[in-house]
Amino acid sequence: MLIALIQTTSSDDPRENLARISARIREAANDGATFILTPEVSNCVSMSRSHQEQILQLEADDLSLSGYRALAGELGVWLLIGSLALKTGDVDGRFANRSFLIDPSGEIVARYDKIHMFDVDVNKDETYRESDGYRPGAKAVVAPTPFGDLGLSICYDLRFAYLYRALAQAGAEILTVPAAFSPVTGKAHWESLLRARAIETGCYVLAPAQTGQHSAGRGKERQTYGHSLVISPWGEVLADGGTEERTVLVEIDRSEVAQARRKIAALCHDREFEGP
Ligand SMILES: O=C(O)CNC(=O)[C@H](CS)NC(=O)CCC(=O)C(=O)O
Repeated sequence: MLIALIQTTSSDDPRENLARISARIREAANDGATFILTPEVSNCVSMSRSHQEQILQLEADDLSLSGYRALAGELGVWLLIGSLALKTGDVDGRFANRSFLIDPSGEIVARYDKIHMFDVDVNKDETYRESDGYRPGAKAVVAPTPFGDLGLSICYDLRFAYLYRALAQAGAEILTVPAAFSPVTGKAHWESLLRARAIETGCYVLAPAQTGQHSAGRGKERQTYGHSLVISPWGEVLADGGTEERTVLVEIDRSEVAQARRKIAALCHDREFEGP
């Protein structure tokens, strides 16, 4: 089957992002893709909490979500909306960073809230405190599809191998890692970590990424690394989106998962052991 990763530069305007990404989804469907994935925070890359307060919606009212559901139904494709930033009922007023799997009839068949928060000082100019704005999730999610069971994750989750092992042990054959990676850590770690997750689990890894210079509003700039990647269950890079906005089209084949796991059955070789 043909899949498509939409690599894009989202702004802090959800309407504009919905229009841009929807146009690209239509093109990808036209080209024959039947599973189309978008990056983390597809609806809004913003550095401003007050802007997010103004513009983000609850899931039930969100225009991006209803737009993508209608589009999936119209085009008859599967969509993984890497994530939407959404309002929640969190006591601290924090948002959710939530992935949605939408089926070809437009139904939401899975949702996943990012578990690991990017609270990191990359260097003295580049610091992130994701948990100030977002409420972390606490539930791992595997969703069945006709083309394989999907294990959902988002961005910084990538650094926590135990999550992916748990997803694979629960039956995942395809791991999704939508991202808005930082350029510095992306250059150092992105490809290695994605390949490692594929090799460790014998899963396809699909990683649609935000890229480039985001006009994140209020005079603040945000840059992301790009390089949307598709990794085979054997750990090969099947496609690399580079740094421009583009759509990455790749054929994937579920039988490759079984084949990789036949060669190295590490997923069946876990052992119980005493802690150090
Ligand atoms: O901020 C938002 O609106 C949405 N969230 C993100 O973009 C998050 C937190 S800043 N980005 C990451 O997790 C990058 C991880 C990364 O770069 C690494 O692990 O090295």
